[in-house]
Amino acid sequence: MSLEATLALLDDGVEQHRLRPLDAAFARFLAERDAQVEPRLLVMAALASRLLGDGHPCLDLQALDVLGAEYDWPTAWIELARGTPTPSPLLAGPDGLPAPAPLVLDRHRLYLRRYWRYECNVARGILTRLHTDETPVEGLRGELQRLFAATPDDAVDWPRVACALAARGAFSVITGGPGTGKTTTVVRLLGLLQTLHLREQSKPLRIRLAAPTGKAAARLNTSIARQIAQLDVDESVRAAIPMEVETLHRLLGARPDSRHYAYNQRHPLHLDVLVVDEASMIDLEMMAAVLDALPPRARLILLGDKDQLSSVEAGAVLGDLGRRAEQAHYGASTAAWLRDTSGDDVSAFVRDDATPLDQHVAMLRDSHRFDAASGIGRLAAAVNAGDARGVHALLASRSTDIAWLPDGAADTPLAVIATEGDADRFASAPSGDAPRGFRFYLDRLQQLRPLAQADHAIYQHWAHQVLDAFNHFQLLCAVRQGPAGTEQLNREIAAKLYASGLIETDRGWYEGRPVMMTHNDYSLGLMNGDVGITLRMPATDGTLRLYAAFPLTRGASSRADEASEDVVRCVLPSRLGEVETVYAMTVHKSQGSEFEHTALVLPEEASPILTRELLYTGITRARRWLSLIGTPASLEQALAQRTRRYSGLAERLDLPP
Ligand SMILES: Nc1ncnc2c1ncn2[C@@H]1O[C@H](COP(=O)(O)OP(=O)(O)OP(=O)(O)O)[C@@H](O)[C@H]1O
Repeated sequence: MSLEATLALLDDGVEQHRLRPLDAAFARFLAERDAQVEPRLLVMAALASRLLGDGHPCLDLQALDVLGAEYDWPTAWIELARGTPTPSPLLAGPDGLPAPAPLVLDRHRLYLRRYWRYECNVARGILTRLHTDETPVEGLRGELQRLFAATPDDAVDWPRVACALAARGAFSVITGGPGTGKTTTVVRLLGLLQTLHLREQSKPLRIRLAAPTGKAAARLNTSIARQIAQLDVDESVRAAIPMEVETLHRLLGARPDSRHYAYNQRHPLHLDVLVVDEASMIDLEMMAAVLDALPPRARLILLGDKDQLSSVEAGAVLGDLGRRAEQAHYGASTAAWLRDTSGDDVSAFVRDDATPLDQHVAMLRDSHRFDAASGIGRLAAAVNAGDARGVHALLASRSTDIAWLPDGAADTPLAVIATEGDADRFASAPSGDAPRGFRFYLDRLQQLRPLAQADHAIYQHWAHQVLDAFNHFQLLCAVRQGPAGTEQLNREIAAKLYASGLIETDRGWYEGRPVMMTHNDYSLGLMNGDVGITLRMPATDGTLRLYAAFPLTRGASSRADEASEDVVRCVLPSRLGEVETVYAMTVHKSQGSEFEHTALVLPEEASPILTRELLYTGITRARRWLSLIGTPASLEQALAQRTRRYSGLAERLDLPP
């Protein structure tokens, strides 16, 4: 097939919405660079570009048929893309040569060069740390005994195992579902590392804490502060554990309109230990930047839930790293070391095919947030296991923390849930405490409103209280479009709140309007996904004006016009640019947040977005009450459909296929 015919075929693909205009344009760009290029390579490149749009860092040529079926690619494309491409100046080999070639074929994976480089750098950064000398840490055993209560001989205390393994190596992954004690464990670990270090050295370890988003950083900030206060260590040690959690962007010194960071290999971060929470949200590019900026001897500790949705951008780093966490795959020597050091018997988790990475991964298994009776906890576990029968049994039984509305979004009293919380649908708990809807924060907004002449600090406090109250409830959707999508539900809910007299209008900017940033604005210090509430606050001349009030994260950038005790950042709507109303948000955007009451709405029509990971992530955003709005068919679909990201990272880290 001629080049022109191939490009025309790809253009057809754009018209049929199988490719994005960008994908066909990329193929055309390649054809312009090399008139001799094989049609095969052009098709492969367009497909790799298309997959990148869905978060796959590469096109796995061994998976062409599976991908073709999944994406409904024409047979002609698959046939054209089959086989090994012949050498071309546009195509580098696994050594990356020739250097400027925009495509790289590494084993059976075709990459756009940038993503190949990220993947190689991430693998190299991790492998180097896996093979850093694991010096036996003096005193580790004694500290573990002091920090963790004794357990029966054959019991495994997973937080203790995680702590021991993370203290031993320069790289570790601590994964676990919601409330399994990741934060508690890492605070103990930091106490332990700092205690041991201060015994030998006069200067404490330089520890930094970070999270991918402002919301996740703020949440960790709160829980870290609580945990440090409870930690049983010397005051000097306690004082040497940081309480401030930064966003990764801020930690790395992000620059506006640039992919480059102030901290990198040439200007590494000044730290000895870096802890990153909500690591499931870190994409390949960000992970490469983190590893690039880490000094060679610094420890990296990743915390997160491997079963959550992967990052929106390319890669599934935590998913790849934690792929074997369930079975642990410890080697005999790790098991012997643990028995000796932490006293834990992990012999049931020893496997012959143990890899170096496996020895650095620990999974926490017991949720302290959800007890054995908790419907949400059991539902999350059943969803994770793909246990459809268990899911239906749980949903069919009346529960204090789950309400199921099986009729789907179309004819459910969604507006009632959103406004009032719909407590009657839950079996009442002994405490009498009940789920609430949006009326809660809108009532608080009015009831707690300061007097017009009140000073700045009182307005700040009020805005903070309203934001807190807003966080009680969130409506989550799998999709943006359609009757169960965020766009329509946001309109419907605003109309309902207006009809109920809770907001003054449902158009434009109005008091009470919750908004979400849809881009990073470095000058405002606001990041994509940050949520604020529109409030009447005093301007510098004392008049009340509408501002969007965003919670201030310690560790986010501060501005000259803000007092150091400010807890809220107020921005004039005219300065904000693009934002979305956010009564309803997508599950993707809700990662890193939790709400007392979450209502999760599933679409009735089949969607590739509706997966098990999405359902699990949505359910686990609920701390105490979950309203699940979805038909049995949509639940079945979500349970049966897995997200899979094609990537070469696991293989580069020597994990078996
Ligand atoms: N071993 C334990 N025994 C009893 N309670 C615990 C234990 N570990 C943690 N907790 C409690 O369980 C709750 C959740 O712990 P933590 O915040 O450490 O979990 P997490 O995995 O970080 O949660 P999240 O899903 O919110 O990130 C906290 O209230 C904590 O005090």
